[in-house]
Amino acid sequence: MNLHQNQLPSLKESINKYNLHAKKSLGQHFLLDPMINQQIIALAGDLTDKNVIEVGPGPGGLTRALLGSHAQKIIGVEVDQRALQLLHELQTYYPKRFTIVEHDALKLDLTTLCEAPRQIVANLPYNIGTPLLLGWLRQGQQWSRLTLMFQQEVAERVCAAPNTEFYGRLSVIAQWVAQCVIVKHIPPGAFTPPPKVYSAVINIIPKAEQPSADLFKAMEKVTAAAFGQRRKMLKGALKNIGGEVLLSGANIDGTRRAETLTILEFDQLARLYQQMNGYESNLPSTSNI
Ligand SMILES: C[S@@+](CC[C@H](N)C(=O)[O-])C[C@H]1O[C@@H](n2cnc3c(N)ncnc32)[C@H](O)[C@@H]1O
Repeated sequence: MNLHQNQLPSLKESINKYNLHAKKSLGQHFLLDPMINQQIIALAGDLTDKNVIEVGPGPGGLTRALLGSHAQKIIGVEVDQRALQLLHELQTYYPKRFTIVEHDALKLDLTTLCEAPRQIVANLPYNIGTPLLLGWLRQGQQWSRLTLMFQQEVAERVCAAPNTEFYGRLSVIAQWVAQCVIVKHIPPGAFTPPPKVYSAVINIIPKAEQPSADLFKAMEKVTAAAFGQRRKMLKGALKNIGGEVLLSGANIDGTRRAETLTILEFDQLARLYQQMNGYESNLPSTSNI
């Protein structure tokens, strides 16, 4: 800590100064408890020499915990003008390590913001958590790890096993390309204002072998068809995308339903779909996925 940092206003003082009350339209539920923010940073693993992007730093509670870690650089991406003013003030205390980017995270390729090794640590805006995650999953090993807070139901969907209530498209795609583990549950009362539901932090670590962009698209197509009509048998649900050939090629009984298929079975269907549609097959073996 340098001399200047001794004069850093407290989180509460900063929030009052910039009159930063939470806006629903921006999915804002602030996490202001320094202990919980420290615990989340600890769950992100060893940040030494890593570049960390925080999506939606807001008032900066999690950001302050990140600034106290050994991360090399911290880059905050935020859209809220009031929060941006507050963050620019915080930045004056950490001019070398902390950068603020004013941008919609959905419209920005975050990998362009810093060199690898890079991680994302974020308490995500509730309304856009899923599309943000899907975009980062497509980027595979560009990321060493994602430590993300979602509404608990979304976190459960990401990590669900076959034949369970929450197993669906997001579970298949996420667990196909990454190891996904819920590492912490956080009650509504920890947030300002409290959301209606529990939240959960997930650690997502991309696997060493990643599908090509074409295979990823094939998986999106197959899972959309299969889970689009999840009550239907697969032979019906996959009819419009050549289900009969796919199912016999993968040796899967067409009377089964999507929620019973393992990730490996979906992987086989996606590869067959990719081959049937003439994509090039420069792919890792299925055994590692
Ligand atoms: C759930 S709040 C978390 C705030 C803060 N990190 C915390 O934990 O207290 C989500 C944050 O994401 C920001 N946000 C909302 N939409 C965004 C977008 N499209 N791109 C970047 N940030 C966004 C909000 O302004 C808000 O600061």
